[in-house]
Amino acid sequence: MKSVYIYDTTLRDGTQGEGFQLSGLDKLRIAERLDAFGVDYIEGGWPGSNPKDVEFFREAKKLKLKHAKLAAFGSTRRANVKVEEDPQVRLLLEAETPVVTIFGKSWELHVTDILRTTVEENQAMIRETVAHLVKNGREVVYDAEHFFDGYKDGAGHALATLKAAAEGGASCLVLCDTNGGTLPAEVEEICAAVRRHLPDTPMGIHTHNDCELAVANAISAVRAGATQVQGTINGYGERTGNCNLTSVMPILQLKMGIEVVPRMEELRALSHFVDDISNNPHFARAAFIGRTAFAHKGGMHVNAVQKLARSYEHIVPASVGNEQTILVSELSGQSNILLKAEQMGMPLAKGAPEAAAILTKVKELENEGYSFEAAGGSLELLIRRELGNYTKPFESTEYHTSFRQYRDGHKPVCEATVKVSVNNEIELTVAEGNGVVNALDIALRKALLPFYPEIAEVALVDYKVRILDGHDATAAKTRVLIVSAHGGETWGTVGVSDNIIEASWLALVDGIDLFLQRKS
Ligand SMILES: CC(=O)SCCNC(=O)CCNC(=O)[C@H](O)C(C)(C)COP(=O)(O)OP(=O)(O)OC[C@H]1O[C@@H](n2cnc3c(N)ncnc32)[C@H](O)[C@@H]1OP(=O)(O)O
Ligand SMILES: CC(=O)C(=O)O
Repeated sequence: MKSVYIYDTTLRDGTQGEGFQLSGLDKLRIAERLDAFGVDYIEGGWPGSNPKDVEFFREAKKLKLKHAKLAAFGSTRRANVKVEEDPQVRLLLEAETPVVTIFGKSWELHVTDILRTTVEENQAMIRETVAHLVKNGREVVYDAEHFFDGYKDGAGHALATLKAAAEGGASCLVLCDTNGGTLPAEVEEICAAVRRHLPDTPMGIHTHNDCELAVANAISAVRAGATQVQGTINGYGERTGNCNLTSVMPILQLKMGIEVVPRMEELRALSHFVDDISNNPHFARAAFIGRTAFAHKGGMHVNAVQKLARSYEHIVPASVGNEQTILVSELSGQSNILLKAEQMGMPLAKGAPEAAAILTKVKELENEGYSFEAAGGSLELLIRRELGNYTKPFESTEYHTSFRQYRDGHKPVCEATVKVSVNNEIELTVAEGNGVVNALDIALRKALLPFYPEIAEVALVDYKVRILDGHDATAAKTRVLIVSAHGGETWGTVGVSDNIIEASWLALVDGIDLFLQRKS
């Protein structure tokens, strides 16, 4: 028997978050993935809410979940309606899930001002709905909405609602910090009081992140005896989101020694899967699984982690499926450069003059506005040049761009002319594109294609522009970051100039140049 169960509500509370939408098929795919990862409960949605959720539960019956139990979510019966006759409750049973989770009102304010009924009727709604679902063979999880606010406003009333759920036969009483305003010490104290009051029914926790404390609050509840933790992958959810399972699970398992899932090393992949399916960008600075969670930038740190990784890493990155990365920037020391050169297959001895020269160049260029953190391709070119491991594949002699806007409904035209020289052979090409940079990109490839047919497969996949502030009346500069791709490989290059087109050109040329260096 586990001491803490993980209850995932990504498919229900997660979808209450702005910008997080899932199709029925998306939900089925995420449910399968969560099951394979090893969570204990998957809350699939609210069958009474919309046709998509009804359809989801119909299709979910075909899922062959190996471990997780599927839960349908809904509310207690309406006031003054017989539970057998409440259409929402009927739909919860028709979902035919082994688990049904219902939420009820713990805060008297909500009983009188939102439900507009009496405290006695509210308790009857809770007790009767739980009992009806239990009678129909369901494991019933009871979510005590606004429990902490309700408890602080009137502990007697809040506890009486929990007692009603326990009397109805709920398998777990989940205390919800619905508005996300409770602090960890309060959570621990109130959870401990609930354990003393109702020691025979397991307690769970459901927290929201309005004070950036959802994970801390869940941990406090576990310390006070909670045995079920509810949350969502990547913290998606209503307003600022829910308790982030990608943080709370490794904290429980790796820090507190509470085994919650069998394959924690798949956590990062799960997090990316959910982002990708919902078409959301990955949060780079996410704890444990973010791209920067083990990215070392400061020269001192890089020096130390090469000697002993745990000197600046709180866990082994691979234990959550992440990895250490070393960034090169103006804050680097020689250790950063040595490591990069080694990763590129050009190892350098500590103290080598080339390492010092590369470092100086990086610092000078960053002072001019370059940034190599996301431009590993341009950094590689710089290192190759300094180490004499570079052959110029082409000379870009000149380029010209133009943009024509018509007022008669004709689509605007962006045009670029590019002249390059390869082995003293001149190639002049012209191309049109969706924008000036697109036209330049097409014209450059067209010019180089006769000499390097392999560049036909290189694609420009991302283009970012940042205006860098000018100092003391100097002109503002533009930094352009480009990401190129070939096969499964991607690389970033950077260009900086007073002129956005020139900055783009520099980054474009570096992108193709690096590809050809690596091929040669
Ligand atoms: C804390 C939480 O996150 S709970 C989950 C919240 N999630 C959602 O609301 C998403 C899904 N919701 C929906 O699709 C819709 O709101 C539905 C289908 C459930 C209900 O839609 P409608 O019947 O049109 O009602 P509407 O949403 O306007 O209002 C909610 C009603 O439920 C009542 N209600 C709220 N909580 C409860 C409860 N625990 N038990 C019984 N009734 C409740 C409210 O009093 C209100 O009824 P009233 O206006 O007659 O007083
Ligand atoms: C039940 C729920 O989602 C909440 O109280 O936040």
